Amino acid sequence: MLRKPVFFVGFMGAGKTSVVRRLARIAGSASVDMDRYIERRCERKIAEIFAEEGEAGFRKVETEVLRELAAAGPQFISCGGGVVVTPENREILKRSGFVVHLQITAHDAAKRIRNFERRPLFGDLDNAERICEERGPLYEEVADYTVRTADRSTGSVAYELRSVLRRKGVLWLRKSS
Ligand SMILES: Nc1ncnc2c1ncn2[C@@H]1O[C@H](COP(=O)(O)OP(=O)(O)OP(=O)(O)O)[C@@H](O)[C@H]1O
Ligand SMILES: O=C(O)C1=C[C@@H](O)[C@@H](O)[C@H](O)C1
Ligand SMILES: [Mg+2]
Repeated sequence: MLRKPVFFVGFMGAGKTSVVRRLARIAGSASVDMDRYIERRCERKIAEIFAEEGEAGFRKVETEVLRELAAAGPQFISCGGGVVVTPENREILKRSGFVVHLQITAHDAAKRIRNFERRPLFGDLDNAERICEERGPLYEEVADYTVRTADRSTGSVAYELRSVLRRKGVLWLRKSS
């Protein structure tokens, strides 16, 4: 059982969506992916929201959704890669739960990402490296725990986090699990 919301932040391709899906399964808790939630709410793909309303329009919905999810009770929440760029979002993250930073370099992320549709800001590698560097301190500002995910499987990161969250009293498990 989760005691509070656990938010996952980190650069595009760090593995937030994949790790949260796995962790939710092995910890027996609910999970939600902010990007998918936004797409359902707006009945449009992320790329369409960016094309029609610009980054500012997307960030506005992102903050509304984060506020809503932060108040929705304990679950695992994979955030969009840029959630930390909005100061209000950083405050919500810091006060509402436990925050895990999945860390990766732009170079390693580029090797993994297949679907660039959902990530219109990734751009070319130089651009991604610049954004990744700018955001590094913001991810660290909100993080309660950081894990590097390059050269690791989703499962190994998920099992490490399950034990970290137990140790920190954020996750309670029945003895058999
Ligand atoms: N540990 C891993 N090793 C190799 N590939 C991985 C790993 N974790 C995720 N991937 C792959 O990398 C891609 C990006 O992963 P994922 O969508 O989970 O990242 P994300 O952090 O949610 O990105 P975004 O912020 O853009 O939503 C996916 O194709 C996924 O299958
Ligand atoms: O890093 C970012 O700014 C983004 C990452 C994706 O998860 C999406 O939330 C969107 O493409 C913006
Ligand atoms: Mg994701």
